Amino acid sequence: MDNDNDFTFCQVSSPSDQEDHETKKLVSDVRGITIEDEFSNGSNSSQSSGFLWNEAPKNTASKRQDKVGSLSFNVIDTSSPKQSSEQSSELSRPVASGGTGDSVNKIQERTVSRKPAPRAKVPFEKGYSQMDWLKLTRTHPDLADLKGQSNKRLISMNEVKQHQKEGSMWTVLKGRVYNISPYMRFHPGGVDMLMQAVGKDCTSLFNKYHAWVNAEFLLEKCLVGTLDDSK
Ligand code: HEM
Repeated sequence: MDNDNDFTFCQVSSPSDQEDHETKKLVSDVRGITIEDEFSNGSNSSQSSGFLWNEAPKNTASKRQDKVGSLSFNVIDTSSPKQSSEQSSELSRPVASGGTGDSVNKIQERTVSRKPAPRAKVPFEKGYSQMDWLKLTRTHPDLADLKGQSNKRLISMNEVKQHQKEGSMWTVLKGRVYNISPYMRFHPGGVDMLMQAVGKDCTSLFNKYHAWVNAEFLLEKCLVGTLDDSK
């Protein structure tokens, strides 16, 4: 979940004439390119927020592969004159300034069109951040409330339905049964939202709001068993 340490280091030598030329050409070619993601097409928050890394929508951008010197990359060009002004003015900021080469100096204001998806995150109570949750999962001896039972057993949907009380609120997510009771107050989307998952299979709701969330990791210690879907 935290990729702070995910860096790759490489040795950078002083640029040769050819590399310098490549860099300038790249900079000049990049002009007119607008960075675009799926949010810019999302009118419905609940639909667009669940697909963070989907391809750019077909109707907003033309996509081509390009090559500058030894670098090849995908270009999504949304600089067509049809683009709505509302979209392009929203998050305007200069992309680059300064520099020594002619083409670098010519770069002035560039527009990055990005419409953030509205988020329904709830501010967490003191002591209920995701960090606090992680600490709790590492220190609490029995978050799932297994009381010595195995978390490898098969559990019927009928049994899941019976666990809807404080301390023992079960849900099914991607075929696994979790006791989400201890996670309730830690849920960034709020208690009310998570309550909708209690006693049922919440996989589609979960995917609707945040398919990218790693629940397997977050709820690892809340695992009660595996859904028995044979009945
Ligand atoms: C059952 C396991 C679930 C886990 C582990 C979980 C976890 C999370 C996490 C980590 C976030 C923050 C996401 C982010 O920052 O990108 C979040 C946000 C949210 N969750 Fe859940 N969630 C669960 C179920 C649900 C369900 C069933 C619903 C809806 C009924 C829901 C609705 C939301 C909403 C509305 C937000 C805030 C909006 C957003 O971050 O995009 N969650 N949840």
